[in-house]
Amino acid sequence: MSTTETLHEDALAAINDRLAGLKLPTRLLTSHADGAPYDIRAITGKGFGCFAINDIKRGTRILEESPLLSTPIGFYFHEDIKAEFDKLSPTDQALYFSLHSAHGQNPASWPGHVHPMVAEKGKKRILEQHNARIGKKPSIVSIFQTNCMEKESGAAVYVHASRFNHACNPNAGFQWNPAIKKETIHAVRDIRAGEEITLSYCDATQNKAARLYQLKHYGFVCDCPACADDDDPDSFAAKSAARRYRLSELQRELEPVRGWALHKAGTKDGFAQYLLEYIGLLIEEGDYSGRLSSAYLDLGLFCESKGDLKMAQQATKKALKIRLDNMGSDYPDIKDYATVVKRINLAIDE
Ligand SMILES: C[S@@+](CC[C@H](N)C(=O)[O-])C[C@H]1O[C@@H](n2cnc3c(N)ncnc32)[C@H](O)[C@@H]1O
Repeated sequence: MSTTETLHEDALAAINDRLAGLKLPTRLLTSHADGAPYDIRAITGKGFGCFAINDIKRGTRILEESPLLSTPIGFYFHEDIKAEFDKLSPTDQALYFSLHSAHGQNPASWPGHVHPMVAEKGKKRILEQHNARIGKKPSIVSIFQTNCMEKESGAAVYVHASRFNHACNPNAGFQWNPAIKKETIHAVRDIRAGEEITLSYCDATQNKAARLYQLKHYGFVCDCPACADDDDPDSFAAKSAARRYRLSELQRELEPVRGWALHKAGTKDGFAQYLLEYIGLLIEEGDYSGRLSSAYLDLGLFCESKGDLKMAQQATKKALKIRLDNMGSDYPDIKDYATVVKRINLAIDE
């Protein structure tokens, strides 16, 4: 039996003890019984994590879930979360406190002062979050910080979605879907049975030092394949670092002529070649996320504007497929992607 499996038994027993008598719904520990394709296990040094029960194909919706607690304000304070917490039933309050908390961090590893130019409101927020991180016990704020995901203008925590651990090259992606008012998680690569399902908590295109800093408030140092062994030039991490460097260069270069500014793409020499290089690097990195679908869409629209309809068709079909895989068919902008594909197909048929 692996360390993971042994810990699983002990950890489930510990959680059951902690929650005993609360008559909690079994949804916390037996999500796979509800049809979810993963189970929750304890992992040395990571708390709990979610593992695929069977092989999961790219594009599978792993989860869709309503928030346990949400605040409509992105720039939230303790009082905003506390007001929502007070509205929860005792069972849901217990579920909230069963989520992981990254408190108890070493105060010396965080700046002790707030810059005098920071406005009063900002200062208050920084101090609240700082105190939650270095506090001795889990608090409403420390749990929210450790588990929240962006949601329209605000943020929310979830019984299930908040159990997924981080990797800088994740095999799944999360997204708030405003059409169904739920958080969704989709496999962005094929995932093998037994593999941990991971999400990225930070901007994956950043370099390792920036990612380390972003992840610091979660209280861990990432050792995923994109971070570990980067001193070895043959490692995935070293190759990934080079790719991410080039990706960020290309991103800077192309940003002023992409998306809403795509009509200016013709002013950029070699636009299509740069975008193809960008797409190739994302694929090598295994990053089949929204970045890849929007890059294919921009390439398709650019080719359409230049009259290269065959290339436009190939690129926009790929964009639609990747977008569907990441977001699901009920995501609002899927119909916009589908409209572009249809328009190009019709133009080819004429
Ligand atoms: C949103 S929770 C994820 C679920 C959590 N592991 C649990 O037990 O409920 C975030 C916390 O999980 C842990 N974590 C997530 N990803 C990790 C990783 N790659 N390595 C180590 N710890 C990780 C950290 O303690 C982090 O603060």
